[in-house]
Amino acid sequence: MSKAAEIDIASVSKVYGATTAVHAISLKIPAGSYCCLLGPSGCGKTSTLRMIAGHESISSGDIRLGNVVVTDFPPAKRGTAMMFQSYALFPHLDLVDNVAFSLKMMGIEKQERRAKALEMLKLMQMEAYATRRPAQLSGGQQQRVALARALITDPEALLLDEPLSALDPFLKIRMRAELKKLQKTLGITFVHVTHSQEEAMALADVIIIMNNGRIEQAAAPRTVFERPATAFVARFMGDHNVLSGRVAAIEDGIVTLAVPQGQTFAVRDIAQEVGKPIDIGIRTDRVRLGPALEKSLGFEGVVSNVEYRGASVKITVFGAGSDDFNVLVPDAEYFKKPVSTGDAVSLSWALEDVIPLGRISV
Ligand SMILES: Nc1ncnc2c1ncn2[C@@H]1O[C@H](COP(=O)(O)OP(=O)(O)OP(=O)(O)O)[C@@H](O)[C@H]1O
Repeated sequence: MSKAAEIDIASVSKVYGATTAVHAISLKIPAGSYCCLLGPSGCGKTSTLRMIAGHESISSGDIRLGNVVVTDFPPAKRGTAMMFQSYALFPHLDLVDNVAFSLKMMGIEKQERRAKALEMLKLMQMEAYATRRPAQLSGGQQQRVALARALITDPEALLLDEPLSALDPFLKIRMRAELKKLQKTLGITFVHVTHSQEEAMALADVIIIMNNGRIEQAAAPRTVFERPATAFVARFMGDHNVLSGRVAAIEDGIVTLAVPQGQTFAVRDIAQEVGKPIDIGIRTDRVRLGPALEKSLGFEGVVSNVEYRGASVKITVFGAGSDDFNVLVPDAEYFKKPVSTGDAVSLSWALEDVIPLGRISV
């Protein structure tokens, strides 16, 4: 099993009656990559996954798997397999028959399909439980069986709809590592829907961030975190502050952003026009407590909350038009000079840590 297919989504929309759930998205998922579709509830990620699987019709556009346009193919003919959030195992069948089910549907004879099912259970380290029924398994074991069942058809792409959401936090992290290992072993394309940015960061080669049926950014986790494309991405990924305003001046390659409260901030390297609205992002771990060398690289505010996190302390500051500007201070540094709610503080950052954020065109 080492075949993997590129998934090419070309201008695909999904319309349910009066609701457009997916707006003409285009995306190429490289063959053999681990791709996470990430976004808040209702952003269209499940609809997108179900259109790839063939469980939902495509309202317009095309989906190609490898060299084959699969837009009008039924699920079983696409070369994809889907693992559902609830695992959807048959309670009255033992694990072998559960895993062998789709081969039975294909008319493969009993001995052959049971042998293949046992092989898949072995791959998932579940062969010792082969004669059990799903109810006699833990959540993590049920998930392994569901994976074995999805993989038995030898798919070119495995589609996973919130596969970890039913597991407790410890098991979630363990199964996350197992999923990643499995994808590397099989070498096939995985497309995994999640609303957890942490899960997407931990697993994906490429993260697709969706909002309101559109793609805000498609990139490697590190790029998404270090260079969020839009204010939505910066906010959704967390650990970023976003300041919004208008371009007040442009001089020597430095743009000055003025927020409505009158404070101005400097940002480098963006093509802009005076008067245009812009957003900038600053990572919470790049902000320092202390006065800025230049006025446009910091502000003065009042501490509104202090949250202990163990290795770091998160300080929330009110000021400069932001009521939730966060600063992440390493614990040792914080406890040398603690601050409390109501204290006046100065914040600062470096010009190179100011990220210009674009807006997606609609
Ligand atoms: N069968 C349907 N009929 C009508 N509207 C639907 C249907 N399925 C989804 N929608 C709507 O389409 C939009 C996108 O839904 P979708 O399930 O794709 O989002 P999602 O990002 O996967 O959300 P969640 O994380 O909550 O599952 C939502 O506004 C939803 O209400």
